[in-house]
Amino acid sequence: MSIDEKAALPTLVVLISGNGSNLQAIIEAIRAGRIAARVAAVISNRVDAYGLQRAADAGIPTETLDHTAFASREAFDQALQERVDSFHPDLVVLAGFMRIFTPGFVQHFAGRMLNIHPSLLPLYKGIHTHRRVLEDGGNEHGVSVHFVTPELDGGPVIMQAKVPVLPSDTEERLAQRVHVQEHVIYPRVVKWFVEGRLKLENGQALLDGKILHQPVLHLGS
Ligand SMILES: Nc1nc2c(c(=O)[nH]1)N[C@@H](CN(C=O)c1ccc(C(=O)N[C@@H](CCC(=O)O)C(=O)O)cc1)CN2
Ligand SMILES: NCC(=O)N[C@@H]1O[C@H](COP(=O)([O-])[O-])[C@@H](O)[C@H]1O
Repeated sequence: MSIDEKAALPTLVVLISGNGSNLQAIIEAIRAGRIAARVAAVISNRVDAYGLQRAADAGIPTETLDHTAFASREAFDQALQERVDSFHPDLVVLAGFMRIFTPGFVQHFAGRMLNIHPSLLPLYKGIHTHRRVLEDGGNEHGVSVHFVTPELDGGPVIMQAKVPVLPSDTEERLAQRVHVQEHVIYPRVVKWFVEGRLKLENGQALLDGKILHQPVLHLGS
């Protein structure tokens, strides 16, 4: 692909805070030709995020914006918004980004910001979802991909995948089982968006012009 052809592709900016396995899944889906897009930058709020190394290994520009260096959540969000805007993204992909955004940031990227959340929303919004499911003795868990709205983890859910909770599960084993499903469904939803099939309209997710009254449920391994 020529430089001009690559530059004409839909542009993603990926925000991370940690390991970056979902970032890696998207990088590999692009490399395999399953997603016709380019990752213009990976931005982390944590300097020790291994996802930064994954991006660098893939030749993707990286930036770090330490939220603790800002006097307020609003100030951090404004600085992050300016950095993200500098890459002119068609889509902002949250891939384990662990900061709650202020309404102004969310509104600025309304309809072009996705998040992956490790639960079957609306169950278990927030953090430590695997631990909470285990503490509750749940027998089913999973992952949701949704549009980001001001309400934390409250945006329209696009796709979900379920996993069983086993009696022998630890937080780590359950998280690993969820990760496997994450790495399948997130690239698929990103692909839908960059192909123009997925939109947010009037607070609802539309796929191929039809309102998703229920999330698409991914079945299979
Ligand atoms: N306004 C919104 N902001 C964010 C959303 C959203 O839907 N609306 N999704 C989250 C992602 N997320 C879960 O999927 C999430 C991220 C962070 C937190 C949280 O409690 N963060 C704390 C710090 C926690 C930590 O540093 O470990 C905080 O920001 O004070 C909950 C859920 C991204 N943002
Ligand atoms: N509330 C947001 C949240 O908890 N997101 C979760 O963070 C992990 C990031 O893993 P990764 O860094 O390996 O992609 C993923 O499991 C993702 O669902």
